[in-house]
This record gives sequence, structure tokens and C-alpha cells, in this order.
Amino acid sequence: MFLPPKPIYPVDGIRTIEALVAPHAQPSLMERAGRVAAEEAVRLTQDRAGHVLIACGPGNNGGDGFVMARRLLQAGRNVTVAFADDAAKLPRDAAAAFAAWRAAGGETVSDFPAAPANGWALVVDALFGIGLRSPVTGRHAKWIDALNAQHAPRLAIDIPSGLDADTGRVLGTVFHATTTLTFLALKPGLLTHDGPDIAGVVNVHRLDVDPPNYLQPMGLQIQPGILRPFLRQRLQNTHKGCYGDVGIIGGARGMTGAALLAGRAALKLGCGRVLTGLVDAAAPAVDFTQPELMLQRPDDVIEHATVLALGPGLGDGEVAATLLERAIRQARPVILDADALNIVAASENLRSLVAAREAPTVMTPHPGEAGRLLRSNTAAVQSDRVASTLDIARTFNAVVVLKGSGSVIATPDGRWLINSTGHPGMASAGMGDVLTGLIASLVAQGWPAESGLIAAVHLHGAAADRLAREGIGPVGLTASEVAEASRGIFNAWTIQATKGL
Ligand SMILES: NC(=O)C1=CN([C@@H]2O[C@H](COP(=O)(O)OP(=O)(O)OC[C@H]3O[C@@H](n4cnc5c(N)ncnc54)[C@H](OP(=O)(O)O)[C@@H]3O)[C@@H](O)[C@H]2O)[C@@H](O)CC1
Ligand SMILES: Nc1ncnc2c1ncn2[C@@H]1O[C@H](COP(=O)(O)OP(=O)(O)O)[C@@H](O)[C@H]1O
Ligand SMILES: [K+]
Repeated sequence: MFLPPKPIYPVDGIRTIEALVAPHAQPSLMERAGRVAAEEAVRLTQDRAGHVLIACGPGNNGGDGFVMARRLLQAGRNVTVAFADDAAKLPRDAAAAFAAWRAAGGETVSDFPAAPANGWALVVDALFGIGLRSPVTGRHAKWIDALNAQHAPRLAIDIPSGLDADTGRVLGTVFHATTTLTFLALKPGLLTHDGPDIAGVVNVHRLDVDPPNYLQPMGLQIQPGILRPFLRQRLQNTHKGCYGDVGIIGGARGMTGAALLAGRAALKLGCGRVLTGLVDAAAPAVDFTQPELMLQRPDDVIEHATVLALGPGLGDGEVAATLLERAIRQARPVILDADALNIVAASENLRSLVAAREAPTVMTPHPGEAGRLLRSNTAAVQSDRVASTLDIARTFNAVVVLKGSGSVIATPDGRWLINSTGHPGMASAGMGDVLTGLIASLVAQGWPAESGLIAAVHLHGAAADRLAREGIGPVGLTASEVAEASRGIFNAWTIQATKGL
């Protein structure tokens, strides 16, 4: 249950590990990669013992394909290898793999082959791996299109050709995998931006190497094990004053719901009290659906709460900016979301005040807000989500989550993590407000800001995943339901952690 976080390496990290391991690797890493790829092909074609098509490219990814083909042939499977690059220019290991394939009686075809009468049992993309440098064009692009058009399971070797391993950006034409077998460790591009849509099921094979023995993980994929040390059963002899007061500042006219959602989510995750300061002077004085929320004047909330979360429905008026400045000047943990981020982004004064804070700051931008914080734009942020999140974290001396598919968390000292939970049913109004409430609640209960952020992001997605499994979503999932389900999962985790499960 409490799996440890998984290491992630961008391409330069994988290359470093490879350079340390390869000189002593016997059998070679390519032999290992091709063997496990063949085993994966057998697993994927169990019930369809037909022809396997492997498209091989000009580098070592192609070499993996040749080894895989030889292994399958030796196991008695029908294999067609399509290869139209220059065999004389293959890198050394790939050239050896090509020669071994030929020596085993294998042949290659240089035109994209027509499918057998009963179709391919599996098509395999061994065109480009982590060595892809620029958008795929020309004949390689045509082959990728042709592979995608086959009615067969599609296996990508190491990474789908056309997917940028570092960023999850599509470079030109991309292979749409149903399964990706990636080697040594996860790469960020498989986990964020377009990666999860392109890569299908991602299986990691470490090739009998333990990458962290050679290089500290450069990033981590969040798994529940990372939270375990912080999950503690409550002592009997406690009272609500032990669990902190969350203050929510937001809810301008027409957006009261955003602040109430954040407040309710904070309550459901166990903080002692939630003080909600609604900016709209005409806002209701009580939340009749959740009367536990204390609706107070925003100034009073700033005065009394132990942790302040600003932004849900805050609006961009003068009153909002004044409240924000006052809150930022408090020596207490502050969570900045939504409109609070936009106001900070646009004000030189507030930018400096946030960066100079000594108490913890958490920022929760979606890509649009991140673009404003970085004075760039959404597309630039998305083109490298890890780098963008690190940039915001450094600039504002804050722990930051860049939300969206494969949420990225970064710290000012340059560490980063990618979340593994959540689904596109969460792309609905109010989800971000609930996340803000969850973070604030954990921080109010004494979680360090970084761990509280990591836990809340993971929990938020895990709750949505559980609901989707139960048929509540993905389509039509509401933010309130996610807040409710987060409570259940958090309690289950706490019980399991304290029982040592
Ligand atoms: N790391 C490991 O530990 C292990 C790595 N292994 C495997 O090696 C793979 C990495 O191999 P790799 O470095 O040879 O790169 P790869 O992806 O085959 O592509 C390079 C070739 O593509 C070409 N090329 C590039 N872009 C292009 C474009 N847009 N359009 C056209 N051509 C383009 C490029 O040409 P160049 O830029 O050199 O002119 C070069 O010829 C890795 O993903 C994994 O599968 C395993 O064997 C074992 C363990
Ligand atoms: N495709 C997706 N995959 C995973 N999580 C998603 C996806 N789309 C949205 N989410 C999550 O839903 C939440 C949406 O937040 P946000 O964009 O601030 O919405 P709002 O402002 O409407 O509350 C974030 O936590 C985000 O990570
Ligand atoms: K590939």
C-alpha cells in the first residue's frame, strides 16, 4: 500500500547512469533491453500468436528492436522488421544487434509492410528513444502514422517515438502507444503534459540496474509511501485548538462558492476551525449547508487564523489587493491560489514581498496563472512544466504545484516531484479551490508546507480516482464529492500507517 516514491530522470540523468553502467555491463544494456522487450511482446500477444511488426530506427532504440526481434524469432514467433535507415551508420551496439539479427536468419524490409491477412498481433515502435532531437518528419513520420493506423496493440520501446522524454511535448508526429516499456527509470515526459495520453500503460524495467546507486534521483514520482512518516493517529488528550485555524480569504461577488468549497474541504480534512472571510459585503452570514464554517470579516480572519489561504473567488479589486498584502506580511504560512496569484503576478511590490517572506509560502497555479507569474504565457509554461515549476519556486521562494495532467511540485532549493493520481474528470470548476482547502488544513495541523502540499495533491487525485472507479466520474465529478472522498482516503491511510500496514 505505502509504495515508496519512484525515481525519475530526464535524459541527461539516464545518459549519466548509462555511461557509468555500460562499460561493465555483461550482457550489454541493449541485450537486456531487447530481451525484456521480447518478454513484454509475448505477454501482450498471449492470445494472438500471430505476426509481430517491429519498426527500427537509426540509433540505439532501433538496436533494442533488433535484439527483441532476434529473441522472438528464436522463440519461434513470426517477426517482421521494418528498417530503412543506413545500417552502416548504426551506432556500435545497434550495429552489433543488427548483425546478430541477420546472423540468426532475420531479414529486414525497407518499405512499410502490408499487414498479414489476420492483421498484426502487435506493432512495436523502436524508431526513436531518448535520442530524438527535433520533430519527426518525412519517412519516419509516415511510418509512425502507418503504425498508428494498425488495428493491433501498440508497444513503444523506451518512449513513444515523437514524445520528448524530458517534457512530454509531442515533437511532430507521435506514436500512440497502448503500452510503453521504459528502461532504467521513469522519464518526466511519460508522466506529464501529453505524455500520459500518448504512452498508455507505462512499465518500467530497470535492466538489473539500481539507478539511485549511480545517481541521486533527479525527480520523484509521488507514491503514498512519501506521506507515511507524517500520518499519525491523534492523541486522546487533545482539543480543537491542537489542530489549527485555517483562514480562507476569497468569495467576491458571484464567487462565494469558491471560498466556501475551500473552507469545507479544509474542515473535512481535520483542522480545528475554519474561518472564512468573504470579500463580498453582501455575502451570507452563515453557510447553512456547512454551518461549522465561521463566516467572519476578512480582516478578522487575517488577524486570527494560524494558516491563511488566499485566492478562491477573491477577484481582482483594490480590496482584494489590500487584503492580500496584509496577509503576505504576516509571519504565518500562506497559500496563494487563483486570483491571489494573478494579483501577485501583476504587482512588483507584492512579487518582492512574497519572495522575501520567511514563513512558508505555497503557490498553486494552473498553467495560465503560472504563465502570468513567469511573465510568459500558458504555452511556454506547458512546453516544459518541470522547468517552469522550478522557476516559480525559485523566483518566489515558495513550494509550488503546477496543476494539470501530471501535476508538478517544486521547491526553492531545486527538488521536484510529479504526481501519479488524478484524471481529466477533475477539469471542472471548484477542483482547485478544494485542493487549496486540503493543503491549508494539513499545514494548519502542523504538516510542513512541502509535505502538506505533496500529501494534499496526491490525496486530491486519489480521491477523484476512487470516485471514478465507483462510477462517480470521470465525467460529471464535482469538487464537493472530491472533498468528501479525500476525508475517507485520508482516514484510511492514517489507520493503515499507524497499524504498520
Ligand atoms: N540509456 C540506456 O541506458 C539504454 C538505452 N537504450 C536504448 O537507446 C536509446 C537511445 O539511443 P540513441 O541515443 O542512439 O538515440 P535514439 O533514440 O535511438 O535516436 C538516435 C538516432 O535518431 C536520430 N534522430 C534524432 N532525432 C531525429 C529526428 N528528429 N529525425 C530523424 N532522425 C533523428 C539520430 O541522428 P543524429 O542526431 O545522431 O544525426 C540518431 O541516429 C534509448 O531510448 C533506448 O531505447 C537501450 O539500448 C539500453 C539502455
Ligand atoms: N487532466 C487532468 N488530470 C489530472 N488532474 C487534473 C486534470 N485537469 C485538472 N486536474 C486537477 O484539477 C484541479 C483543477 O484546478 P483549477 O484549474 O485551479 O480549477 P478551478 O479553478 O476550477 O478550481 C487541479 O488540482 C488539477 O491538477
Ligand atoms: K520508441
